[in-house]
Amino acid sequence: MDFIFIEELRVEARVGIYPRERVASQTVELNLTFGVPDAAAERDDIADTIDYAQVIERIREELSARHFNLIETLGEFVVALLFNEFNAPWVKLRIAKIGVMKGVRRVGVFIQRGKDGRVLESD
Ligand SMILES: Nc1nc2c(c(=O)[nH]1)N=C([C@H](O)[C@@H](O)CO)CN2
Repeated sequence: MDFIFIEELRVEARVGIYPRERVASQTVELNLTFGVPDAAAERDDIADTIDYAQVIERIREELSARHFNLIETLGEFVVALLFNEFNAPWVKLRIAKIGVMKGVRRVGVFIQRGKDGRVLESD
């Protein structure tokens, strides 16, 4: 399996348990890695792989349209999008709020999972 990575993707999202976080969006930062078939490189054809431009567009579109109480729920939503819409076999996602708490640069969630439920180590 090959892996596509997207680093430091900034997306506007409404996420949080406080009323102000329900009405106003905030910037969240995503670091995303997902598996793609090795075969994609053989034919050099975008049709054989997952188009990362489309992934970014769909994440922005979906996150602009809903509110999540928890960063965990937002993370699970993005992972499900990769599995269900793009058929990614494996996903690693780190998603963070930036500067929401005094003395903390980033706080967030990390999810790593195979579509079949298996955890596969990467790096
Ligand atoms: N486990 C979590 N704890 C907290 C979350 C969260 O999403 N998951 N969210 C908040 C607030 O929204 C906070 O980020 C606002 O500053 C607090 N704890």
